[in-house]
Amino acid sequence: MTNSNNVNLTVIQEYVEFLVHKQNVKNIFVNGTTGEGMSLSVEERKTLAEEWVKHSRGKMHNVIVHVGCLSLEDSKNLAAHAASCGADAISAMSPSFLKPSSQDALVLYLKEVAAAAPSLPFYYYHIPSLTGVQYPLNSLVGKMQLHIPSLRGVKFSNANLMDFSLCVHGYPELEFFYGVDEQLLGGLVFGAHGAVGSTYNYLGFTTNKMLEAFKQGKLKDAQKIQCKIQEFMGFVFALGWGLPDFKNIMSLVSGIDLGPPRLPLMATWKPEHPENVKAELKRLDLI
Ligand SMILES: CC(=O)N[C@H](C=O)[C@@H](O)[C@H](O)[C@H](O)CO
Ligand SMILES: CC(=O)C(=O)O
Repeated sequence: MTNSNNVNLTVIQEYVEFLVHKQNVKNIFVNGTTGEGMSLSVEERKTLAEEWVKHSRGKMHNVIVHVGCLSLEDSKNLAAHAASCGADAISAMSPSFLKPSSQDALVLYLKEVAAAAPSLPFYYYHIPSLTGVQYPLNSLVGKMQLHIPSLRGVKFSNANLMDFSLCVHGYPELEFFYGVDEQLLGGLVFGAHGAVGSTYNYLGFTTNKMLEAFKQGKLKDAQKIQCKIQEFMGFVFALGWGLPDFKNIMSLVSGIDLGPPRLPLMATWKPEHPENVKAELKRLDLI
């Protein structure tokens, strides 16, 4: 965002460079939670999708565009647009104000969204803490699979590792990306195929080291790294911080001014916080 609260397209190119070269992050999930997708207009979301696709070309592997909205028509419109602008995949969460009447109703809804971009892989975005839609994923996935031919997997942002494990092992042909960054290692143990989360914007490099350690069977090393990340998140949570303040951390670490969040979110940083955050990141050897 700019300081006058418009989407700031001018920093995207620099941000792609930062993610690829400094964080070793080569896939991006656009217009999701961290990007405040639900607080943007449909037009703004389309422009962002286009810009991320343009600037990521040849640099990133995948641009996944989140197209979930409260309105089915808006979601279909965004899905078709994502396909036309060259995105690699789409994702949608459940509507969260008038919530689905049943699992079947949710599947019918998602089926229409996915069908608006039938050539693109579709990932369901499971984030019950924000949508309030709590269906156990392992039963929902079975239903989605019957009705959504382009279903390729799920971004699973929930701490319930039993549900996660039942999905990974129940549907081996699908991909499950874990979305609770502070316990990603738990997700990996249960077979996560990847991770999507807010902290990879500034802890991507460190998290990639954990992924590598896990891959090599060095569990103790992986635990050490995860624990450092947890210590940092514990510091952040103790301050009562959430998304608006995470954005400040992203700006601080990247050196790119990502701006304030859009209302109704507001950051709570005080003048001493940038130095405190930097000191904590340094103490934990995270920057
Ligand atoms: C609720 C929420 O925002 N979840 C994010 C991903 O989906 C995570 O990346 C968290 O921001 C992160 O794990 C910190 O709690
Ligand atoms: C955090 C995350 O994965 C998102 O921004 O949707």
